Amino acid sequence: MLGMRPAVAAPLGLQRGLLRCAGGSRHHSSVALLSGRSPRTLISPTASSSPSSCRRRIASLAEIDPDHPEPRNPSTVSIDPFSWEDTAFDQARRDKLGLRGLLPPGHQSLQTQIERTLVQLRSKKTDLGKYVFLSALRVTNVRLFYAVVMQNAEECLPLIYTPVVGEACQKFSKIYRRPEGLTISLEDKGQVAKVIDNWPVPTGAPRIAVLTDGSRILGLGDQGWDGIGISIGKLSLYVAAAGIHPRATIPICVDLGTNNKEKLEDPLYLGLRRERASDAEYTEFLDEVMDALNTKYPNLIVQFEDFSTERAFFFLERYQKNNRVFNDDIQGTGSVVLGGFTNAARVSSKASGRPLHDQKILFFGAGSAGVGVAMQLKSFFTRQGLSDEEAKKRIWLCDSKGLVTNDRGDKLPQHKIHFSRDDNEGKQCKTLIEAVEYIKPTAIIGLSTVPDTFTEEVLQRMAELNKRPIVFPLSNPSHLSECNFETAVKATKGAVIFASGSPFPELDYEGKHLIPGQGNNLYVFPGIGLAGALCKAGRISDEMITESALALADCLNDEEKAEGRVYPALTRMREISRDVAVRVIQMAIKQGHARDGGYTASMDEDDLRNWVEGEMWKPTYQTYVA
Ligand SMILES: NC(=O)C1=CN([C@@H]2O[C@H](COP(=O)(O)OP(=O)(O)OC[C@H]3O[C@@H](n4cnc5c(N)ncnc54)[C@H](OP(=O)(O)O)[C@@H]3O)[C@@H](O)[C@H]2O)C=CC1
Ligand SMILES: CC(=O)C(=O)O
Ligand SMILES: [Mg+2]
Repeated sequence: MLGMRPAVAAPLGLQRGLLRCAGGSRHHSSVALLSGRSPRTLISPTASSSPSSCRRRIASLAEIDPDHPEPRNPSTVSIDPFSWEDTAFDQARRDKLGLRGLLPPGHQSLQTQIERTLVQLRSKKTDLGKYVFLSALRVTNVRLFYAVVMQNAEECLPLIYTPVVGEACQKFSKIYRRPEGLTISLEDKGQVAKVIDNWPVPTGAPRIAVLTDGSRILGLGDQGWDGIGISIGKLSLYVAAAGIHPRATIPICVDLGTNNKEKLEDPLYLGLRRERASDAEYTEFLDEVMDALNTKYPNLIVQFEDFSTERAFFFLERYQKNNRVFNDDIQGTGSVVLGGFTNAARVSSKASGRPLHDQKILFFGAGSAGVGVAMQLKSFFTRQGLSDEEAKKRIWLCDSKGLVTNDRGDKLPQHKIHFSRDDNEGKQCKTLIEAVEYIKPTAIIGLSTVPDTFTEEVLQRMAELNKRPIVFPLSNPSHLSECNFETAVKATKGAVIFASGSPFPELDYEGKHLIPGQGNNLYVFPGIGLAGALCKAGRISDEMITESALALADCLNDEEKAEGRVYPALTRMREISRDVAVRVIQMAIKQGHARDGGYTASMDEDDLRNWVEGEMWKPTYQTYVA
């Protein structure tokens, strides 16, 4: 199994929140470290909150010999949340753990616990309330949390990931309950290695980190330290979708300040209270972070997430060749859109009777995601036999100033130059509808963060131009989507081939049941990371990323095709991540990037698939190890 077996009472509170603990001096170091207080002055969260009773509690705890176990009661039982089974512990294990009498007499299965959890979850009135509830479960009973999420993916993914994680990041300091993840702040400069040493999981164990600087969280802009919620959310998907052991994950926020004035003025804000560092400071600091991570965890895969545009490109290029990194927004999004577009193009081409390569794609948004996707989609055309130059000409970019052209009169940033047009014959399209009229695209892809810009007019025109127009409004979260599913269906009279970044509800339209796609990198990053971790990839190459897209496209089964889907059902997320991982490992072996690929190289695809599946962690009980 990837990672390691969970141990009871390992000092893991820091990672997944065991902060209520009693007994066992091993706990004290992490608790004291976090609270900044002597462990002997810890107050049970359930102790009466009246000042005098608090004082009594402190006084009595302060008298306890640190080498003696502290008093136990049901709310301060010290069990690692990775191993906690709660009412499912049978009597023998209750006795072994000293839990007799501390749990209700009823023994209940994991399944019954899941049902109770769903009742509690559904009783919460707001999505943010549900997010907070699920977060609390994740840090107290890891296995139950993942069992709930995996069995109820369609209900839970939007709560722990987009769209709700967006609101959670905006309010992260306000909803803060206890520390989770690793923060490396500019104040740690020069001693980053020491900070990483504090991560309470042994060297070699962590396999995947998601690292953000919080500077562009979804389409919500600079969230500073509060952006750590996105690292936590993405890693929850690594566990749920790809079976990475929860203890093998590290959510990281590098805090280099924020330019979000509201946060800086908010007394509850928990990040550094300073403006973002300069480019030079950033680079020096990130170099130190990457060095320290590599030294401590030589097999760690680092996924960069939600960096602002220029820095996203800069740091990917800086570390890509010599580190095990990939950028989810540039490369993961590129892959997921290539996968979905490949299936969408087959449908649209069948309807139009035109060859598969006869697609023209208009991007609305030319940032890290837009250009990352455009790079991947170019490979769609070269695979159809077009030259690199011909493939490039199938793609147009629009940004906030209009169509990206060489004669527009502004200095283009580096990442836009490749796709900037020189064949526009002086035509400058300042609006999307003008661009649609001029280009007559078969597909429009929104990665602009600007909601409702795929207007009825744009959508109707797309339907006039194409029997089956491809419309992918991919900005997150939902309220920033360039259009919603219902608008797209009605404006195109049901002809649209649709995928959005965040989920929209299914729809009945003129006697047909229509299912929107979710074109979100969640379909691929778990499989890419799993592959990298399993074969101990020395690097994550562009070809490995492209292979993940092709594997995703191939995951779509006949039933899903018949339902009109371009992405497979998320209820199959484990299967999808497994199949993506298999293909990425095969590519890593082929390219010589798999450092542990010797044994897998001799396996045929079925063996490899079985092996990958066997390596996936599953949230079941009865795994308690004394
Ligand atoms: N579905 C998915 O899996 C993913 C979705 N996303 C989403 O994509 C969005 C963009 O992310 P990212 O590329 O990283 O962000 P960036 O900030 O890098 O890019 C945003 C782009 O949108 C352009 N833009 C802004 N306003 C307008 C406008 N009025 N008209 C046209 N273009 C405009 C910007 O133009 P200019 O360059 O001129 O400033 C820029 O090119 C986010 O909402 C994010 O959540 C991102 C990754 C994955
Ligand atoms: C999905 C994602 O990575 C984003 O919206 O940034
Ligand atoms: Mg992202």
